[in-house]
Amino acid sequence: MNVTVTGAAGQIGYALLFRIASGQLLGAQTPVRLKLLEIPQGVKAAEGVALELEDCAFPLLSGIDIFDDATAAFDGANVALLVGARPRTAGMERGDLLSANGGIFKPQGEAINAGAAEDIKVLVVGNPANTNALIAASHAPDVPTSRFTAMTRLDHNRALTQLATKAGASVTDIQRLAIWGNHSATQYPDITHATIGGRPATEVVDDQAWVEGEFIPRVAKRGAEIIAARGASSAASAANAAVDHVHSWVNGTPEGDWTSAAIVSDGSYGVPEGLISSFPVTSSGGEWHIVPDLEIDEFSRGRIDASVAELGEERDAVRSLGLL
Ligand SMILES: NC(=O)c1ccc[n+]([C@@H]2O[C@H](COP(=O)([O-])OP(=O)(O)OC[C@H]3O[C@@H](n4cnc5c(N)ncnc54)[C@H](O)[C@@H]3O)[C@@H](O)[C@H]2O)c1
Ligand SMILES: O=C(O)C[C@H](O)C(=O)O
Repeated sequence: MNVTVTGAAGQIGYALLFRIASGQLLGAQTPVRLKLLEIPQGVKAAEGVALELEDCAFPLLSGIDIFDDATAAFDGANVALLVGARPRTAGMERGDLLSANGGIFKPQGEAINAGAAEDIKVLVVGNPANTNALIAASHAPDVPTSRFTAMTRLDHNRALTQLATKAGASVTDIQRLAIWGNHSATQYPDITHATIGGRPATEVVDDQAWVEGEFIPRVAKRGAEIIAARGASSAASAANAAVDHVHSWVNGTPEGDWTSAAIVSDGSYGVPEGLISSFPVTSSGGEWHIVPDLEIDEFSRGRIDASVAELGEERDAVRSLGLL
């Protein structure tokens, strides 16, 4: 399998590539060829990472190619992890960020359209991830939009640990947690359908003030908390979530449970069709499915609508920049 990773010389790339090469992404039976994409200034560092990958003598790693050209990097790709993005810097407005990233994700979408394998699966990690995925998908008209996803698995994993800690339970006791909306501070981590050890999480926790005042903001702003503590944004946990996302996509989700991923909306739950929004999802046969028929209470409705409204604004902004 050809796995293309963009931003390969960055900090997430450094945490991600070794896990892919060791077989944790696609399984212990699947040899992997890595195709690394960097900007020209990043190529030398990517070559250094490739030297280290060689030094691991991973039995499943069948080769490494390094590119500064998107068309070549995505040629034949079965899985594409779009990590490289333009980070927000001081004084940069949201519009500037969207415009700079449009300059990255438009040509990458075109390159995926031109040469990726029939079964291509794309995960966008680089922020703003949902809207970057939308831009890439809209420039790949021959690839089903369902193959373009954005990462909210890190938010999901963050929520699992916060809830488990509050309940004095293990993360493995928790099922049916969900992240809705944008991978941003407006996201809605939802415990209303979750169970802990088979009991409703809302009953086990029985503390709505904690849910609203601590749990939701802690999960939604965890990225900023990591940046403040580490002096750099999350990297190993982001790489871990990317591995989890693709692993679930390829291998399916366990019976009776679901996970969270940002996928194209079919209009479910009032999320406008075409937006790439996080939903509770299951995976089977290499396809994501939005969990149907969940009851959405009034509090959840307001939170979902707010995050989805932000996604709509981002879409309108990139549309007005001519990026869709
Ligand atoms: N969705 C999530 O949950 C999540 C979590 C953590 C980080 N992120 C985002 O992931 C992105 C990467 O984070 P990082 O810490 O690795 O950043 P980083 O700055 O360490 O690395 C990014 C790399 O991308 C490269 N790059 C830039 N433009 C490129 C292009 N057009 N093609 C190929 N490579 C390119 C850069 O040269 C750099 O090496 C950021 O946008 C970050 O905000 C998302
Ligand atoms: O929050 C950020 O800016 C980085 C990343 O998206 C994260 O969630 O850790």
